[in-house]
Amino acid sequence: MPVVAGRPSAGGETRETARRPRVGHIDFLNCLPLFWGLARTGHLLDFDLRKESPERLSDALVAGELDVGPISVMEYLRNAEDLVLLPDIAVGADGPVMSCLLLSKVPLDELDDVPLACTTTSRTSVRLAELLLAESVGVKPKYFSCPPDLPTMMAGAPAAVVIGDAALRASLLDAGTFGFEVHDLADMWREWTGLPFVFAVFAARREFLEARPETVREVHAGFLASRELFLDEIDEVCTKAARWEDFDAETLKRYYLSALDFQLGERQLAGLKEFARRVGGAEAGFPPDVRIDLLETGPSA
Ligand SMILES: C=C(O[C@@H]1C=C(C(=O)O)C=C[C@H]1O)C(=O)O
Repeated sequence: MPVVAGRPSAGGETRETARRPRVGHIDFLNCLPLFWGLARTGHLLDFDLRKESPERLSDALVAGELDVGPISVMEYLRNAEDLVLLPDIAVGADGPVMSCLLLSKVPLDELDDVPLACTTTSRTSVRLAELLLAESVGVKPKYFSCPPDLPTMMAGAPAAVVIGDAALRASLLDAGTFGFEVHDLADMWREWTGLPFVFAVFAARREFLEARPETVREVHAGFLASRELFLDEIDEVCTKAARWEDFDAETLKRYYLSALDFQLGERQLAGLKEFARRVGGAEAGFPPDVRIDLLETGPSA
């Protein structure tokens, strides 16, 4: 895999280049571990942090309105030429993820040619659902986009793809009321391929890395340190977060420790490449063997 080494900028920093890096933060519970520790380590002061839903952050990174941040994997793959992946950090799962779900009132093999509501917040889970339904189940529903409001989604279709906190609420609180089956997309992928699935990666814009290599390393180190602090203090974080959420502390802890996988190592990269291989092509906007550049973090990282 090609590795991009950030080069120190020649001539030192100008006033223009010394601005804070513009960093994205997904406005879902899934990213809490990566941001919990930023205030404590001081990194929060160094970032111009923008908190939004994943599809808006993906668009902002692609448009150059952000310098570094999480990006939905489909958008990363489409724009891989302009982006460099941060290693060791991602939002994925090696088994059930709990929050990227296909909800269906009928068995999956009855979904051929029927409407299926796809949340507007997702670019990757909706593509994964389409892939699994076409190639593993053998059906082609009529997909349409819909804001992530469960009653609206399920009023217009017998099935829906939902992600994030809305998906947690759907499966943990609403499944009985609406009477749907819950299919976990990461679990289906794992059953089908034997690999973990990566939903979002963290990337830096290539031009920003070239101009500010040390800043990108600091942002990367900040996320890793934040995740460490989160793990050290997980009981406290889950208890505090549960005061404001629909889920109890135990459920949140299970979500963070047993469902979500925040690593991007060899296995996760193999899952990412396998997804690219299966969905890549002219329609996807990237080749199946799309080139993936990973930031080189050096021997001390
Ligand atoms: C695990 C999740 O991963 C996400 C899924 C995404 C997608 O499907 O496009 C994008 C970003 C992540 O928030 C989740 O949202 O629950």
